[in-house]
Amino acid sequence: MTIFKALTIAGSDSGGGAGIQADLKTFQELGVYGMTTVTAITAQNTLGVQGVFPSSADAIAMQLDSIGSDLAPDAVKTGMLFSKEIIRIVADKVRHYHWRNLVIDPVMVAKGGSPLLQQEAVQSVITDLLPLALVTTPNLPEAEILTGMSIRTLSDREEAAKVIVQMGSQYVVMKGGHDASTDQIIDLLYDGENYLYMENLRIETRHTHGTGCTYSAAITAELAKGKSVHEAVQIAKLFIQSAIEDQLGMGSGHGPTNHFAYQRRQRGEIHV
Ligand SMILES: Nc1ncnc2c1ncn2[C@@H]1O[C@H](COP(=O)(O)OP(=O)(O)O)[C@@H](O)[C@H]1O
Ligand SMILES: Cc1ncc(COP(=O)(O)OP(=O)(O)O)c(N)n1
Repeated sequence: MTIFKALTIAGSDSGGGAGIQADLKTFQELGVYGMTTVTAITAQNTLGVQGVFPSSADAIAMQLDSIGSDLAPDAVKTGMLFSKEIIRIVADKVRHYHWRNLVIDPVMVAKGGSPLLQQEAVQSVITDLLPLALVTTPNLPEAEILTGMSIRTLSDREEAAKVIVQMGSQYVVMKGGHDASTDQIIDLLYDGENYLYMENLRIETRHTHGTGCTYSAAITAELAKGKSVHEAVQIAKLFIQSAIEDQLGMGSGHGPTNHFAYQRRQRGEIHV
């Protein structure tokens, strides 16, 4: 039996809904062996982020070397990277170990508004990381910051996706969850030539903590198994929809999504 391996380079979320914890749960549920490089420890729960403690440059470089020298990942994703220095180390190691199937989730701000990427590091995401990316998965505010565009219409989204591909990412998945003007959520997948729109009805819930991390982790897991980007994104979409719909209802703020839900759905235990 072949077990494929995926690496997440991201921050730890003590509450377990986002970051490294969401990524590992997603990898496991999709049958992929998960590995980690912790870029920061956050003290976090459903009410917000109470503290951010970045890892040292040495700690990050050594984790990446330990993996790179022994456990070649089939796919890699990045989440919270926090600083220019961390981005530079990650980009250097991705190039050094020739890691392919790189998914960049350009995490910038947590739902409660806490910054997870320093403002001065945005340019490093563009210059150091995007040229290495197979897929980049910005939400709408992140796409606006990366491109410097104001994104209001669907044609703005197409234009912004084009700019991100010009920056070097081969594919862009622009997530539409932040468009509060409609109950229809529209994600856009752009491969440099064609646009694929994926639409679904907004699920009414406050328990959406970690949606972006979980979605990009599911894409990464499917890429690790050898799926095409289009196939990986379609499966990831089902994974995140199930995880949002089959609510756990934890905590008194924005609770985590349900990482068990996709497999429960596959087994016919729930119908979401
Ligand atoms: N309330 C919701 N109902 C259904 N799908 C959602 C909901 N919120 C987010 N999603 C989906 O979850 C994924 C992540 O979305 P988004 O909230 O835009 O990104 P992020 O979590 O990075 O801010 C996207 O596929 C989006 O369509
Ligand atoms: C450690 C850590 N990484 C990333 C995030 C952001 O996660 P995201 O999936 O964008 O979900 P929200 O936090 O916006 O709900 C995080 N909070 N913590």
